Amino acid sequence: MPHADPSSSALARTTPALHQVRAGRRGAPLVVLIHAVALDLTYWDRQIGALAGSFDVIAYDLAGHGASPVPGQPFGFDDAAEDLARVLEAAGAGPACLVGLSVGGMIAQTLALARPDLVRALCLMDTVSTFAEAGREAVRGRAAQVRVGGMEAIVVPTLERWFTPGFAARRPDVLDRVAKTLRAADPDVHAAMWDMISTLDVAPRLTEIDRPTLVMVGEKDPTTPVAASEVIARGIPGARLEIIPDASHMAPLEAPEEVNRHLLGFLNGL
Ligand SMILES: O=C(O)CCC(=O)CC(=O)O
Repeated sequence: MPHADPSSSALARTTPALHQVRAGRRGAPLVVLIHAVALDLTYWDRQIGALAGSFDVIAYDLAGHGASPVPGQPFGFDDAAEDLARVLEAAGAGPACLVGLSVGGMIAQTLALARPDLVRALCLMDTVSTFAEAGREAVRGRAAQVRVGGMEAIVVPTLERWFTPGFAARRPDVLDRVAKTLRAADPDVHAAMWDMISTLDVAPRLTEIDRPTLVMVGEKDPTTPVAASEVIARGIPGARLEIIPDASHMAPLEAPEEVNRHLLGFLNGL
């Protein structure tokens, strides 16, 4: 996405009326939570609970997820960033701290580059800024897998990537909930999200992001690994990296206390 004139609406097509919840204190700094692929805003419940005492908190469903309408296709990062811009503008609370998990973090980076006027700070969790060609191929393969086999084809491998075996054994209820959400997801939307993810390449522009940034990653995340977070933390001037011990891709679900501790420390220090 190029640098945009903030008044321009030519960035992309937008999805009307994304579903959102708003909690916390109006007038306090705005924090916007952006969920991972196939999930929805309810997966931020532990973070909303931790943040609502001190912040104005919005969590929204990405287009085609949760209770938000299905977007037109093709749907790219420009579209997702424009959707987020609309959420922020409608909130009328000034620049926000964007907290994005995985694809949510990719969208947050995209918006920070396109509309820095809307962004106060970034917290990027279990995410990446680019892919090597093999990674891009794997991502395109996930889109193809869903198109052929539907959501059922990806449930087990997704759970295996997203959670450590120890957490899976301790909290089968959480995996069951995620499995139900995956099964209920729209396969066309899911495939389109992977197509979108396969195009991500903001790494060459990370140095342009001049907002306070916290990068967090599960120590055992196999898919958006620590090395990818190190690239982001090295690229964004002044960014801080926190590695969440014994957590995988879904660090905010596996280790909510640890994630919230870092998140609150970061936000309270802004
Ligand atoms: O599922 C994975 O392996 C990675 C997920 C990803 O990149 C997108 C997301 O979780 O939002």
